[in-house]
Amino acid sequence: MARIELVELAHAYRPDPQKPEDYALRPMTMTWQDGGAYALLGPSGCGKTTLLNIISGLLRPSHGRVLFDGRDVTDLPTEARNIAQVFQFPVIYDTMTVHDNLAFPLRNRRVPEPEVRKRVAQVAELLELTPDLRHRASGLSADMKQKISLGRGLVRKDVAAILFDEPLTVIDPHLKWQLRSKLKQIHHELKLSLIYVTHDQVEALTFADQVVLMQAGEVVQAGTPQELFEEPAHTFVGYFIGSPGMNLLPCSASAGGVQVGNAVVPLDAATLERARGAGGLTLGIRPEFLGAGHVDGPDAVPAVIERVDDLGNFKIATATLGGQTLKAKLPEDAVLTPGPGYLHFPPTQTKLYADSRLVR
Ligand SMILES: Nc1ncnc2c1ncn2[C@@H]1O[C@H](COP(=O)(O)OP(=O)(O)OP(=O)(O)O)[C@@H](O)[C@H]1O
Repeated sequence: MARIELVELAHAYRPDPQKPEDYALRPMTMTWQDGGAYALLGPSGCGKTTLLNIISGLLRPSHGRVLFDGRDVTDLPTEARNIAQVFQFPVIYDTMTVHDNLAFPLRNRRVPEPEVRKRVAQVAELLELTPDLRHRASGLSADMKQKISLGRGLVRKDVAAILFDEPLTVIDPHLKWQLRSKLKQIHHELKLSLIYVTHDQVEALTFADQVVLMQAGEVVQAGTPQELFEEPAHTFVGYFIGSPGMNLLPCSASAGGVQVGNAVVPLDAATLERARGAGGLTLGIRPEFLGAGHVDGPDAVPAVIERVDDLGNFKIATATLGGQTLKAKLPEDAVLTPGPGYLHFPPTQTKLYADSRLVR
């Protein structure tokens, strides 16, 4: 496995890029640590596949370098990079048995047969494929075939990294959860470097130790799932991660806080000082951290509770403050009725953004 570095990397599909929007990938410098389980997350068209193809060598970047363990591989083709890849749809040989499909990447590299048998048995066990090893792949379901594809990706020990491009798309929803947890377990047991592309935040957050969130060709934040949830570095992270996403309210600086319409939300003096003179201010608070009730307090702002929806094990309150709508996620036993009330903004979880970036 290898440490992968991207140095001033950028890519434009068009030959004469002029503006930032002409780039499918805007300039980025970042390191993917050896042995890490990464999810590359973002909406359709944000550049995930472009980045993955540059790492695998299917695409040559128009700017910058790609290093594996310090070695420049920018000009090397995929075959010379020692990368395993698992795609959306199964890539297996129907006429071979499950065992021989799993053994193929090893036999192809002339790994001694006793080692092949050992490794295939290990990977088959981890993926619960052992009872099917002798079966021909042709008769198996799409789920099983994709499991074999995953196994073929995982079987080699000598790869720099394993790249997954939305590998669970064809998998039955019931099995998805199980396979994601399996992949996480396999990552810990085999100490592999994994990069997993997905547009599904649940998939990313349950699989990865580190999530790399992209938007419009840029990495907006890379961090643990907890960091992305608790400390969104960009309003897009707040919006994209979480359900419902972060409450984001245009605001302006005011004495002791920020002004949202005719209301003032208290904010600490140090944050306000750091934002002094900055434009495009936005107040951000996750529904999970926003309190709603009928009791005043130092972090409370008068608001109107518009409605309360009981969603079984939690409630969602919809409120208006200074002409804007906010959502608060409350415990199932919260007592709240529509009408005048208060919204509570706990200081450590109330964030301020200037031009979409977190004011730290
Ligand atoms: N071969 C190509 N030629 C020109 N433009 C391309 C090419 N491939 C991708 N693009 C453009 O580059 C941008 C990034 O595309 P990319 O496929 O990397 O995004 P993605 O995040 O992987 O999206 P998806 O999840 O839909 O696959 C998009 O605007 C896309 O239209």
